[in-house]
Amino acid sequence: MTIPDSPLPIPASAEPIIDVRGLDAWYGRRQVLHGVDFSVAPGEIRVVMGGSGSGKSTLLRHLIGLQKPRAGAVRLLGTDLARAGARELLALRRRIGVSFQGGALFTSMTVGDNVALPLREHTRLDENTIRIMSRLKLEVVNLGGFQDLMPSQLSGGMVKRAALARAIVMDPRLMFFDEPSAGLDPVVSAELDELILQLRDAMRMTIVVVTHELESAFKIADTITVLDHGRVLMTGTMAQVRASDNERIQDLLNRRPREVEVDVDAYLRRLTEEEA
Ligand SMILES: Nc1ncnc2c1ncn2[C@@H]1O[C@H](COP(=O)(O)OP(=O)(O)OP(=O)(O)O)[C@@H](O)[C@H]1O
Repeated sequence: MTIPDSPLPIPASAEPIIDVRGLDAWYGRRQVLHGVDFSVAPGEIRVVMGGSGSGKSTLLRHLIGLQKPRAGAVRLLGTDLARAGARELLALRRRIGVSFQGGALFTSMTVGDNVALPLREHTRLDENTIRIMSRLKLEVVNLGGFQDLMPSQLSGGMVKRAALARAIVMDPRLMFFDEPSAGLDPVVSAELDELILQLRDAMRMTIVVVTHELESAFKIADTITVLDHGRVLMTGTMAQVRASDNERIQDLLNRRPREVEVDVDAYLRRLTEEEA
């Protein structure tokens, strides 16, 4: 079953925050996304799930404009990425927050200066306002008062939260998270889930999360898109995904491993194709 559009009850007047149509992506001669439709409504938390290599990161890179589609269109906040000029793209980037796996802090700066960085780079606000805004965002992620510490003085979970404070310091309307719980213990990971829910509720953000963590996905997602071999298998609510009779989806939910590729020739051929 494929439900390309959001299954949530959305007012007809609400323009999707993200609208992807027929997205194809290739690496060399190998196609890794096949006609992906992906549309996210204002205020929605969408989780993207799929096995390793299913195309989640590739989709994310197209959504934030790091890769250009071979075919299809990506519209964010009403802007068609392929048609936007440099200024329009810059304005758009300021309205988007990204929290990537490796999104570490700069170790030579205090936590407060790390959080303030986007404001110093992209705005002309005075230093006092910048300091107040950074501290407020540190409070949002439960790190109020930590602004003068160095990143090395924080735990792994605190570093993640500080990086999140930096990602939201410009009040983005749209946030992307890539594997937010990776490498975190279950308690810290659950705290981060809570934070993601708070961001949506308190700051009215629209949020896309790529994750392998089923527990986290079921806790935070309004809707889930399941990718498999570069295709959308389904977009639905948690209940719809759970009730799906698609074998691949059930494998994913029950953590059943996919058949291991044993055709060495095909594997080597693919590698050479990728290099070509
Ligand atoms: N830079 C690249 N060059 C060539 N092939 C790539 C590149 N990046 C990804 N691929 C291939 O594209 C396919 C999709 O990869 P992608 O990283 O988007 O999947 P994923 O679902 O994010 O995987 P994972 O969960 O393991 O991170 C995979 O087969 C991968 O090997």
